[in-house]
Amino acid sequence: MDKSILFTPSKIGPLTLRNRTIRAAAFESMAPGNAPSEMLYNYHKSVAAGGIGMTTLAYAAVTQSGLSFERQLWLRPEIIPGIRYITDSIHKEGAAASIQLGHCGNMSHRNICGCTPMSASSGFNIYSPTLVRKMRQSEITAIAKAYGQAVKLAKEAGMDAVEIHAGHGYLISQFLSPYTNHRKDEYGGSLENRMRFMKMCMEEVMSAAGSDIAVLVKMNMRDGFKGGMELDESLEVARTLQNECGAQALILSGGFVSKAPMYVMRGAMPLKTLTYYMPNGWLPLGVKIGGRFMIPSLPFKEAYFLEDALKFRAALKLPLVYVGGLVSRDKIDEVLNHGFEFVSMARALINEPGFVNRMKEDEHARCDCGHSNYCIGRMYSTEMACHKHIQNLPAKLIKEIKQLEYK
Ligand SMILES: Cc1cc2nc3c(=O)[nH]c(=O)nc-3n(C[C@H](O)[C@H](O)[C@H](O)COP(=O)(O)O)c2cc1C
Repeated sequence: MDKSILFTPSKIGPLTLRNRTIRAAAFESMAPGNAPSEMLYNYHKSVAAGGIGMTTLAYAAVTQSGLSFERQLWLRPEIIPGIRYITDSIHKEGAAASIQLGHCGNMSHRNICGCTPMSASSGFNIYSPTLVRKMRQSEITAIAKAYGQAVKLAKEAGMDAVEIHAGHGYLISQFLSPYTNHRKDEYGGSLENRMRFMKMCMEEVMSAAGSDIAVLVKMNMRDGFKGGMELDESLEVARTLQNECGAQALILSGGFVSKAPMYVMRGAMPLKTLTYYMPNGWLPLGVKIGGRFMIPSLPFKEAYFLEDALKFRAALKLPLVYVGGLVSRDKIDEVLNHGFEFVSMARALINEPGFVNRMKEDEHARCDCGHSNYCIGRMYSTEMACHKHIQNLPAKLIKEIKQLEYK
């Protein structure tokens, strides 16, 4: 067997991580008023103390119009001291700190972002549900600049890295995907045109980053449905990010929240959990009736993105971060032996914030996440948590978890 590199340091741009592990951006729902909280502080401190190389504060919107949920960060000057408090505590534990920056485009709602959601093209997003309007040239330029502004704020907040969200059907991905981009101008049509907005954002990001902060990009290998981005185009996007945009690492993911949400995480959406935590109204009823059709399940297996990710490894030189279905040290070592520089985990670290330290002690450590996806079902309305940490769960939710767990 190859010698494990898991606990060896490695670099992303100007940054050296103490080991090969990254806590994936996974929406904590711990930012009431779109500002950091004690809960957010405690969670990331616990992951840092648990041995992670770098922890990522999940999705922070670069403008108010880019917010997709209440309780989500909106990066603006008045919250920088609060974020600084979190980065300082992460550093004290010996880990690095990153923040995911994005704009959700068509995945918002007037109640959340205070405007009609906008995207590459106009339309209707049934998942919000909301009417969506096409972005004007001036808005495209302004949002690209907002990415640069957000990177400057992330630096002020003491972040070691930023992660640009270019996947999962968020705004950059809405421009990239032929499913959501029907523009007839220089931002639509050919792949070159569909990449234009991403390149504009990256230009602002890299100029704001300078040589002080590392820049990672999370992107889709496939959108996960017919008519979306496939490997051939995504490989071209990855090459462009590497060769023209200056990205220092890519995180290889997939899926489209408004069309193929479970492609990102696999397994089933726990619909009883989802409706249980939703506020009363017509939405839970809609989910009960249509949820099974709108959010189809996909089987889970360990390292479910590995086959696709290997094609990117073969085509690219820059550091690559593998994400998707890692729960055991054995699989993590296998992924690293394939030439990925880093591994990233979300659910394993929701289940067990100290999983990285445990892997140090036990070469065959495996976390106890059963992928019932309870953590996903509840995050829409209350703070992220694994069911294993919740006391007195109602019997119907316990039953659903048992039905959906894959082992
Ligand atoms: C509760 C939860 C919230 C998530 N929120 C985000 C997010 O804000 N941004 C993002 O890029 N991915 C998000 N994801 C996806 C994860 O980053 C990751 O790509 C996915 O869960 C697969 O990794 P895993 O198998 O280690 O969980 C989320 C996942 C979970 C479980």
